[in-house]
Amino acid sequence: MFGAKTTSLLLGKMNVFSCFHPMTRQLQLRRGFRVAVIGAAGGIGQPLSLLLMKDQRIKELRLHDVQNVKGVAADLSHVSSPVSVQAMQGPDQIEKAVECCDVVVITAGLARKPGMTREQLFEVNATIVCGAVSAIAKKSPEAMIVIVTNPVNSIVPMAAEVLKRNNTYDPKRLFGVTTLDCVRAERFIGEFLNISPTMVKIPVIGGHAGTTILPIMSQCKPPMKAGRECIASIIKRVQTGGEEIIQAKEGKGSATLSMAFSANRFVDVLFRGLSGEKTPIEPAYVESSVTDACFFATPLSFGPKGIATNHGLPRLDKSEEDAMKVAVKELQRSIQLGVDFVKK
Ligand SMILES: NC(=O)C1=CN([C@@H]2O[C@H](COP(=O)(O)OP(=O)(O)OC[C@H]3O[C@@H](n4cnc5c(N)ncnc54)[C@H](O)[C@@H]3O)[C@@H](O)[C@H]2O)C=CC1
Ligand SMILES: O=C([O-])CC(=O)C(=O)O
Repeated sequence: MFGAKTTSLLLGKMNVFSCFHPMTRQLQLRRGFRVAVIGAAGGIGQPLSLLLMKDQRIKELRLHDVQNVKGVAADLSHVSSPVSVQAMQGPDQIEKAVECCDVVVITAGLARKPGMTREQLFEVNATIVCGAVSAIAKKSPEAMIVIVTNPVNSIVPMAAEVLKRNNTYDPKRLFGVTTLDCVRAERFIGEFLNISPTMVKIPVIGGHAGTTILPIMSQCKPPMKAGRECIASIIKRVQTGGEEIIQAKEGKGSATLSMAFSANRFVDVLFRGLSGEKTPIEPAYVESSVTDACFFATPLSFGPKGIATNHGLPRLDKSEEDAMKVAVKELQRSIQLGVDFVKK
């Protein structure tokens, strides 16, 4: 339909094209995203980077880690994908890695060993994420910041404080990833109902640790027609999904592949929003006035500036309301931990 020169000119102009322009479907995709993965040589960072290599909306994928990142980037640079991949290693290169990025995904930091709580990772991981977020504030103040590093419940409020101190905080662009809780709920419910997990829609709200993870079973579609005990056991399995994987891995890390799948799903939704497409609804842990916890995950939709709509709380039954009260208390404590870290 077009000559090669015309097509490349059109693709170069994609940022100003309406994504609904009646051209070819290929031209409806906004291209040219710059994405950085911080912690790219790790258990999540590697498979996430591989999944991102398949996304032709990405122009440049920057991989940053404090170790082994050159080999990971070299390996990915043999994949037949048009995405350009670059390795950046060590604290000296973090600013270069995040400079002018559309999206920065932070997976850097320690993972749990058997018997540990997520909160026990806080001191070490807060220091690591603080460094990355300071670099983003300086070099990429418009970027969407996607935090995977645990404990999400405290690390995200901590990151918000760092951004505030740098006068670059925009609550619409800072996300703690809770998609893995949704993915698990869809899978476990799908197994129970004997349907594909892709058919299951279930809001999972709250935070990302234990009883702060609230799968709202009363709003599940299709409806969960099951006894109370059965519903309680699925809720429990979602809340303890992290521990299930840690035990199965016998001391060799926590969830990585399912987390990479989940972070990839979240980044996909962000790209759609950035491109001006109507996005699927996806919860994330964000600044919130929906409850008394000032960070809380609720279903969101996305736009060119990050969060477009916070859909707030789904309808809750009595037991879900009670569980939410417990979660809010726990979240308030975790949020304070994050805020105090920066004050110190
Ligand atoms: N939000 C969620 O649902 C989930 C979060 N996680 C969390 O994600 C984090 C990463 O997990 P894994 O990839 O399994 O750990 P990992 O130990 O395999 O990888 C972490 C990577 O971070 C790198 N790193 C450490 N300090 C760094 C720094 N200052 N700058 C750049 N890179 C640095 C390490 O070299 C390593 O390659 C953990 O905190 C884990 O608890 C894990 C699963 C689910
Ligand atoms: O449990 C962990 O430490 C990792 C994680 O957050 C999860 O798998 O949900």
